[in-house]
Amino acid sequence: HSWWSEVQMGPPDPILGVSEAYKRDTNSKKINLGVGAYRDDQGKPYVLSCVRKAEAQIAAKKLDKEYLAIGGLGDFTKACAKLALGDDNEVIKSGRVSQAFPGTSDVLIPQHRLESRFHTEARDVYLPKPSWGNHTPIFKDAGMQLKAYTYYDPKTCGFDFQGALNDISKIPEKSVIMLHACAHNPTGVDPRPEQWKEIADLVKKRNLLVFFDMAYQGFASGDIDRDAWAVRYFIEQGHNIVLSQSFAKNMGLYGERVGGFTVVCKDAEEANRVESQLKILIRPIYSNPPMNGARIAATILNTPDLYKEWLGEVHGMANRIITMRELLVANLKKEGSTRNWKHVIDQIGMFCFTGLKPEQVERLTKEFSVYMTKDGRISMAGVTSGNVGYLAQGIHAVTK
Ligand SMILES: Cc1ncc(COP(=O)(O)O)c(CN[C@](O)(C(=O)O)[C@@H](O)C(=O)O)c1O
Repeated sequence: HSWWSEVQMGPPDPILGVSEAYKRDTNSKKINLGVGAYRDDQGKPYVLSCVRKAEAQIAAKKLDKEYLAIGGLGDFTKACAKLALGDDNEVIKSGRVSQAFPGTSDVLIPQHRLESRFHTEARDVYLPKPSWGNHTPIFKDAGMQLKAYTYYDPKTCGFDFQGALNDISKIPEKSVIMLHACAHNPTGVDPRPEQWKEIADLVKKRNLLVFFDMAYQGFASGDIDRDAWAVRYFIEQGHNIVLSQSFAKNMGLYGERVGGFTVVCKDAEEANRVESQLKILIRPIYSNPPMNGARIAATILNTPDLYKEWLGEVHGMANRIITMRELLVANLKKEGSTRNWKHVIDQIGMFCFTGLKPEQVERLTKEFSVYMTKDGRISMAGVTSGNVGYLAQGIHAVTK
């Protein structure tokens, strides 16, 4: 007999499964606009030169392979918080942050176990509608209740500010509210600073626990400080936020699983208690984090000339994506499309929420071998000056 005869065949991941389908396609003109992974203008994955230099410096040190502490590599966690919160941030100086770091998606797990085990007042987590697909199973698996607040306006392919305020004003006190710090996934739609200010006021009035997910700092606008503006503003306004950061995109460290996790607490004593419980939560999940990526990120963040080079490279990646947005709209016009594609340029970061319906997505894949997620999200990093014309042909053909 078999132990596993009851096991069902599960569906492919809505995002990572797109890449699998793309790989199987034999059409030489195929384009993968699925997973949010940067490609250069030749469509190739891009390893930053500051990463190669950091790797060489690390290799030369012939370091050991001992376990990292459960909370991670000190040099990295501190630099990670400084990057997010700013160099001279009072919160860090006063020791009010407790930190850990694993690969980002995994960071969310202790985060939610922390909440479900200690933040027992409310078990509801409010995600923007829509949010990153993986947020839902991560929260669910940690035993939290998933709820949503209006975020995206399909009519304008933009931010439904009033809708968001209306919903947030009804969120029960002490619930958790998820905010994407910049480059919202999947819509590419971010609140403007004056809208963030109103959201921060309302969230404070509702006494909500803010969880910021910042997976694209520097990658959205090209400017590290600008992309962290909302996180820093909320902290200035007195929100003791929880923050998860990823270096997958802005340092191109995808497979290295490098991320940071910061809890802003009332004072150093509370931060120590929280950190102690985080370690207890982490130990049975992944025990201690991977060291390679953390060493690379720490070397870049803590070595002035590598840091400077990195700022230039992340700015360059953001710029290439912004150029592709403009090129795509120009080519759609050239194809004779009379639709309003302004949102393709107004949206920011890795993704563009095209507004294509599932059946149009289906046709684009079947007839043009253009791969993207069913919700009409395209990863702009998959667009190159070589394939943007073909992509515009396909999009025009299925939307005219
Ligand atoms: C908002 C957000 N938060 C966290 C992550 C996790 O990033 P990592 O685990 O690599 O540090 C992603 C990546 N999301 C994707 O780019 C995407 O939506 O395509 C892709 O990497 C993914 O894992 O789905 C993200 O978009």
